[in-house]
Amino acid sequence: MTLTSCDPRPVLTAAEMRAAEARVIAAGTPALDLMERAGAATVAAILAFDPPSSAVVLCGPGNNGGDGYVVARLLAAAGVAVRVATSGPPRSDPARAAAAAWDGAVEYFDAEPATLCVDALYGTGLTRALPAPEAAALARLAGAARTSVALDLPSGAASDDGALLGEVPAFDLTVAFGALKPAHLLEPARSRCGRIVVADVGLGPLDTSCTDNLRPPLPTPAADAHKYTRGHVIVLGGGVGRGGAARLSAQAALHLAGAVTLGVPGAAVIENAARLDSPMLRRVDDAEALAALISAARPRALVAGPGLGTHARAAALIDGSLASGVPLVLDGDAFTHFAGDPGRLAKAVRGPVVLTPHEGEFARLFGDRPGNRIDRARTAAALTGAVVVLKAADTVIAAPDGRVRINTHAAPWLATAGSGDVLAGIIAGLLAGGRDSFDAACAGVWLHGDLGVRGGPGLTADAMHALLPAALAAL
Ligand SMILES: NC(=O)C1=CN([C@@H]2O[C@H](COP(=O)(O)OP(=O)(O)OC[C@H]3O[C@@H](n4cnc5c(N)ncnc54)[C@H](OP(=O)(O)O)[C@@H]3O)[C@@H](O)[C@H]2O)[C@@H](O)CC1
Ligand SMILES: Nc1ncnc2c1ncn2[C@@H]1O[C@H](COP(=O)(O)OP(=O)(O)O)[C@@H](O)[C@H]1O
Ligand SMILES: [K+]
Repeated sequence: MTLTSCDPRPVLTAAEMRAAEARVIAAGTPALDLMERAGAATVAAILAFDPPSSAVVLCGPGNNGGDGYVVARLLAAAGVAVRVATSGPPRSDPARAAAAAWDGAVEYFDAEPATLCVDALYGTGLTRALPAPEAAALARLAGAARTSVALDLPSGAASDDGALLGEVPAFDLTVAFGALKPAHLLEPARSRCGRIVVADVGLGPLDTSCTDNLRPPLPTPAADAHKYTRGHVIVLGGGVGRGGAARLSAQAALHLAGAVTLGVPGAAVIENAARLDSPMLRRVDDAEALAALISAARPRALVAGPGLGTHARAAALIDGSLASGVPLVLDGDAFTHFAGDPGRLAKAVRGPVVLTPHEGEFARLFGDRPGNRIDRARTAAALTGAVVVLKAADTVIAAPDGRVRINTHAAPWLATAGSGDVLAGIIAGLLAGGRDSFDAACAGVWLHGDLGVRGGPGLTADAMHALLPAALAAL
């Protein structure tokens, strides 16, 4: 059975996978049964994907290799001409049992290619780069095959952080056993997986604190909504000639909120008035002006950072935004304001706050942190009490309570100047609509990714907000 894409799919580390496996084994399921289920699910996935006439299965020394022997036996039973290649005998008991049930020949890594190449060398137990002859054989046989399939993980991909411990071929299909691992969602490993099928091997309920990021439900206004019940967003903009980023945020927010006000310094009012229609414009020169605007407009979300600058006004507005307790998205220049001092930011957090740094901004704010992108985003969220959106091709969203979502619904066309400002506006618009900060961040990242998928080649940040109505209508 495979999980449908409508369910949030748990993402487990290698240690968590081993613990889940140990629990079901302790409860009476033999390890060999799990291996048989993994093998049967793989063969079903292969036959649905591209039925082969011949196959070569590369089996490693551990349980991933054991899965490979099961796949070899079941493919042969389905009428495929199967050969197994290995560098040595299996080393675990279930893998030995699986190998014993394979009654065909076992070759070495100089095996001839086949239509299908199955990589059962290493899975979650990989601890170092593959020996050179194994890596070369895998590259040769996967490269020569019409279809290449990885069992659990492409061999050479580090399960917990998606790093590649050497050259790893790009597979057509990866069958993940029991649950997704970070390597299925984090680059660069994710791009080596091809299509990913999650096979249920009967591990029972799994920890769901980390999952993939799902398509959000459509935020529909109530029938009797008016613009202020839909929520008002205030975006704080910078000085003359620096207003583009804040305008991008404001325009994006307006597709989700009922009203948006852009607050700019006096000198930038004329520039912005000439560039804006539906967003409202107010002069906001200092913290007092911001406090007055907040008390008059009663916004349900603020955006501070995009194009805000790094001078005294910017600092006062960032501090004033945090002090207000209004749900807040901090981006861009806000990270310079707190550079190297996340503790000061943590003390200033009063209400729901979403931080949207890319890797460079993350390092500026939090310094060098150990761990993979999931660990670092989680630590940063716990440290600051804010939701952290660590932006990249594989954006990670972390809540202070430890929940994490990994977003893969995106496209590289999003790597364009101003794209992050659009994201900040989308998240603010969703906050204004009443979502909590983690939900707003997750939904915003998904929607923003959808703009990249829809916009495709040549997408610019200016063009993104206009794609939002179609993206919303398709939810
Ligand atoms: N969890 C579940 O629910 C289920 C899990 N299942 C399967 O189990 C897999 C995990 O199995 P696993 O723990 O035996 O690890 P695996 O990846 O086969 O390799 C470990 C062996 O390789 C060795 N080794 C490592 N790196 C190496 C290198 N570079 N070069 C050479 N050797 C290297 C290592 O030896 P050592 O590091 O001690 O020298 C050890 O002997 C998992 O991915 C999935 O396929 C399914 O059967 C059913 C349900
Ligand atoms: N290769 C990529 N694939 C998918 N999304 C990407 C890729 N590169 C960047 N993005 C997304 O584009 C946005 C870029 O934001 P950011 O770096 O802040 O740009 P800017 O500062 O120009 O607005 C982020 O949301 C990021 O996740
Ligand atoms: K593998």
